[in-house]
Amino acid sequence: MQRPPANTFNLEYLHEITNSLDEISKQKLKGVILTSAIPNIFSAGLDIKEFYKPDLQRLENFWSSVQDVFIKLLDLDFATAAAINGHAPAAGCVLSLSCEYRAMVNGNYKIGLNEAALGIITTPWIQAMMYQVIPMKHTETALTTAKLFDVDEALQIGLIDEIASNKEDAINRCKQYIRKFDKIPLHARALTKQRMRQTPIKILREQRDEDIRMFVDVVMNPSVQDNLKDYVEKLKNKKKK
Ligand SMILES: CCCCCCCC/C=C\CC(=O)SCCNC(=O)CCNC(=O)[C@H](O)C(C)(C)COP(=O)(O)OP(=O)(O)OC[C@H]1O[C@@H](n2cnc3c(N)ncnc32)[C@H](O)[C@@H]1OP(=O)(O)O
Repeated sequence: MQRPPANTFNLEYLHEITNSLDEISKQKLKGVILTSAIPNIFSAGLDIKEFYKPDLQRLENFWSSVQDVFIKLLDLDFATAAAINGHAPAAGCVLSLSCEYRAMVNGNYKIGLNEAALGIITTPWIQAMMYQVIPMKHTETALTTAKLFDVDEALQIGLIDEIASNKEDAINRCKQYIRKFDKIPLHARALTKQRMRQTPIKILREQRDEDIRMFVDVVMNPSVQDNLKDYVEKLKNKKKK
């Protein structure tokens, strides 16, 4: 990913990712590794500008595009791994959760789902993605407290699989993970993976419209817009301090 300054997902970037995923799906790949070209930030999640004082039509398209990306990512036949070379809050964490394996670079980085701190809530398919990786009880506490884990905590709880010393090491660990499947028939591997992930995939496929409606309702709520205003101000003022 290379969308400075923080690899946030806006509508156009989501379209680019969808097109890339469509393109690579046609190729006979062994696996894909997601990482960031931006030092210290894997992804800062959704671009808050998309849902602060939004245009309604664009907001609906935006959420529909988020759904497209995750349906495709969760469903990929080949192995997926994330070399998390920096902060991965919110949708940055969700992106890593869509992969089968996560190696995170050691450093003063945070990963987790902090949506509640912004006054928004996670959708059932995002919740399912998390509780398929870490236990349900930890998921509930993490989501309700908007917990961002440091690297050691993330390993301890199972949110990441390994700690890497740097980006290259993280990518190598991802490659090693992908090589595990060299002798496994692709079809059997893919079907097993898709069955294991059927909860979020099913919710995404069967409740798309309802999910968009809920997202729009939540985001357009005046108190959520107030929270977002404060959050955007806080992000802006960080630099001035
Ligand atoms: C039914 C249910 C409906 C609701 C469902 C909702 C489910 C939503 C799922 C996901 C939601 C999200 O992803 S919301 C986004 C949440 N993201 C965050 O809270 C992260 C915010 N960013 C940070 O904490 C930090 O930027 C960082 C820790 C990631 C990096 O810190 P650092 O100090 O290295 O960098 P800066 O803070 O100076 O940031 C650089 C630059 O990027 C801009 N920025 C950062 N994050 C965002 C963002 N998410 N959106 C837009 N812009 C962002 C930041 O303002 C700086 O910009 P400038 O250089 O112009 O100042």
